[in-house]
Amino acid sequence: MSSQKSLSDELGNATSTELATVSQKKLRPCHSWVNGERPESFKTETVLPSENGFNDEHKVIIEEPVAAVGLLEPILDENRMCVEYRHVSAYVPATVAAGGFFSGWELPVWSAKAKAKEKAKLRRVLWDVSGCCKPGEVLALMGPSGSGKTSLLSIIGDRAQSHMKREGTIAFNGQPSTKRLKRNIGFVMQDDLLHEALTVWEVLYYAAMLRLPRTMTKEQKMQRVSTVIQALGIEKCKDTIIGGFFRKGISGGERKRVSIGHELLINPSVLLLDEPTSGLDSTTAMHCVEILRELAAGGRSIVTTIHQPSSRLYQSLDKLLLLSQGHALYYGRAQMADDYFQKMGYNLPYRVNVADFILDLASGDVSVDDRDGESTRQHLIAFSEQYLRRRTVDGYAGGSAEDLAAEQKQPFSSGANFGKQGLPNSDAGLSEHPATYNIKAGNIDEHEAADALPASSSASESQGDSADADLETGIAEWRARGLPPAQSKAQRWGAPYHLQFAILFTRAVRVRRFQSMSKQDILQYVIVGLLTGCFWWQRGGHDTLAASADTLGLLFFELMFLTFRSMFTALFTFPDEYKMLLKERASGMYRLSAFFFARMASDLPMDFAVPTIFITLIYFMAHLRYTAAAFFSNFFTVILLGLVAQGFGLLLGTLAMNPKTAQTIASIVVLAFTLVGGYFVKGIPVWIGWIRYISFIYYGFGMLLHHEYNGRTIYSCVDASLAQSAVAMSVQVDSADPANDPRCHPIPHDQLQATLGLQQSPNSESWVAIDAAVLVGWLVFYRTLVYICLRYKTARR
Ligand SMILES: Nc1ncnc2c1ncn2[C@@H]1O[C@H](COP(=O)(O)OP(=O)(O)OP(=O)(O)O)[C@@H](O)[C@H]1O
Repeated sequence: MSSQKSLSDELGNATSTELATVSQKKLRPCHSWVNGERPESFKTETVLPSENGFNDEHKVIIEEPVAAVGLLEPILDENRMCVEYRHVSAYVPATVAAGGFFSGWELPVWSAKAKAKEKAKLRRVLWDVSGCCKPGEVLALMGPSGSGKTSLLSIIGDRAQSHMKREGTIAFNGQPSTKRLKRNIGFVMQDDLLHEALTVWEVLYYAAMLRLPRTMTKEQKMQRVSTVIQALGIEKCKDTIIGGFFRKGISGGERKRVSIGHELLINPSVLLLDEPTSGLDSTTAMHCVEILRELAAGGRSIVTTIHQPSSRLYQSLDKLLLLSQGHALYYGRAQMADDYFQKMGYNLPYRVNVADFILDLASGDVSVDDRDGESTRQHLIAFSEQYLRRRTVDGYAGGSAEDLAAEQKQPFSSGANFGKQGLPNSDAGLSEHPATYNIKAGNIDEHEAADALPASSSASESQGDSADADLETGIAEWRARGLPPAQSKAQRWGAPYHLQFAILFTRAVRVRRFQSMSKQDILQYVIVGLLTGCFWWQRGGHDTLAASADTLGLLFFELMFLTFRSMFTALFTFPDEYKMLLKERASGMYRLSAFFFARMASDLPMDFAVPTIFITLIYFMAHLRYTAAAFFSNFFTVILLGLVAQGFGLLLGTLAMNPKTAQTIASIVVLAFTLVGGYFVKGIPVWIGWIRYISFIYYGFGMLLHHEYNGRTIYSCVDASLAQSAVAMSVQVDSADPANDPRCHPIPHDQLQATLGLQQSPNSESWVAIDAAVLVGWLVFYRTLVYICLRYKTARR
């Protein structure tokens, strides 16, 4: 405390810009946890440069208490991991925007010509970037917007989108990433993907139940949740919902901390964070970085992107990779960056924050003498790439300007390992790196991984880089360790299958606590049901042909309303949840099938309960056939059809993964299905009439007709005075008691279909059995296809 006070006293007279030029050196060793001792506090030595008017020797020590995050146990020595990214290049489509009509579906390219065409369309966004992050280090990726920070981070975490082509090597203790390893890597995304309707506690609780190993008891898992909540200082909002655009919940900073907590639950050895400080005020951002430093001190390797750090935040960074349009402009200790650029002739201007200065350099905004900003940037890239290629472990390590220049000019002996130079304006096609291992899109299977980069990767890399061996410190030791011991296959997933299902089911129900069974939904069904009941008031009870014509309309409307509603609601299900699904699948939280069945099951109460209100209302108000068998048959038919339509909606939504596209397709298809469903068009031309057989509405309508009219006697009632001048149907009159009305005569059962103009016979038992079987078939078929699509779409990440 006293030291903090002295700092403010000392700096009390300095301007904010002067404060910004303060440089700090950390006294705290990175590996303080390695010795098994948790430090009580961090000490930071601050040196004020002479330009500020202070004495050169003037030093201030800031002592900060260790954050509560120290409650998380340090990473066991055997589980620590050194993350290496070597010669990483990335390419994205240059012209076509990501996504499309059916996003995520790509046809394989076989012909050489097509491949060449594909390459030509790519834009290079990362240029042969190398570096590493050892346990205990926080590596910050900095650079102007669009410089490739997120791309590099997502490649390291194996989360890059499938259409991003990648090259290079990502190694953890010298080994490639595997699915198992990925489960132990924490990845905090730029947009905090959290369930908006869940509270902070619920988000972390469900994640803990799914992600933590089954060897832990439920109490231990809940204890971990409490620890993380406490460690991140979010106790006061633990019962507040996350919230979103329409429903305000926790603040942005708290949201970010929940996202970090979500990953901290598994106590990861490697933590990757995309802009954890963006949108936070400088004090909260500083606190966030302090937490990261503390986590690193527990033996974790932490890589984080930082957008525009304040001067104070910059001073607290350990290691820095500065990117400029995908090129490494600087790599090394953050506090030595200004020294590096100074040696190259770019002095930090007086009263300018180092972070701002180097970002200006990376943006091409610093002109020196006759060199404009862009030429400066190109010059720096050319120099840095040549220099940094031999310093891929610790980066810039100081030295005189002459040493730097001499080293940069040295011919690079292990060229085989580097392929193209990666200098500015090199061609944007896919370069070949003979000795590098190509990162595959998607996961590397554990067995494949063993073949892909066993001894060969790390060994050949080290061999290739032998010229640099003396420049690399401590890396061989990490490579020699290999991956942490494997868990048994049964323990691959945190929770066993049935628990995954149960947890996901409960979560899915809670996630929709503000949507499903909402008052508006119920109100909508009740109002439409009441209106319908009024319009068709008691019409179904009349056994006349005239009333039956109306009843047919009611049955069709009943079916259409619920079908449309189920289908259009389902269109949004997976597109809305897709990102979350990808994120959670990438972390290996659960099996896809457990998610799928839980999601389907969680819909069932909604699928049954609300339509029940509607069906019951219209059934009795309109006086449809008053027998228990007819009522329940009608009820289950409509529910079954709703489920089929829902499956169809899910399928379209999953195929397109874009509700707008899915809606457009759904409207066209359902319109066609409706028209041929058996009510509107009777005499469809044969050449297009087959469509009715793929219309689930046709089968559903057939079943409803059967339940309503099977075995029932319908009377044709004709007023004799009108019959001579008009066609039969138009002169049908209603009768309250057609059986005893002389104007009415019964229609033979075998003529009912023709008389009512139906496409299926309501009295045929075989028809209804076929209809039911076909609907069940569609139900299974659509859902199976949905599952396959989901599997395909989530496996490609
Ligand atoms: N999946 C993708 N499809 C198309 N272009 C992409 C894709 N991912 C990245 N890019 C492009 O790659 C470049 C680097 O993007 P990236 O998101 O990595 O930058 P960044 O440094 O993280 O930017 P910011 O700080 O604004 O988040 C950008 O020009 C971006 O348009």
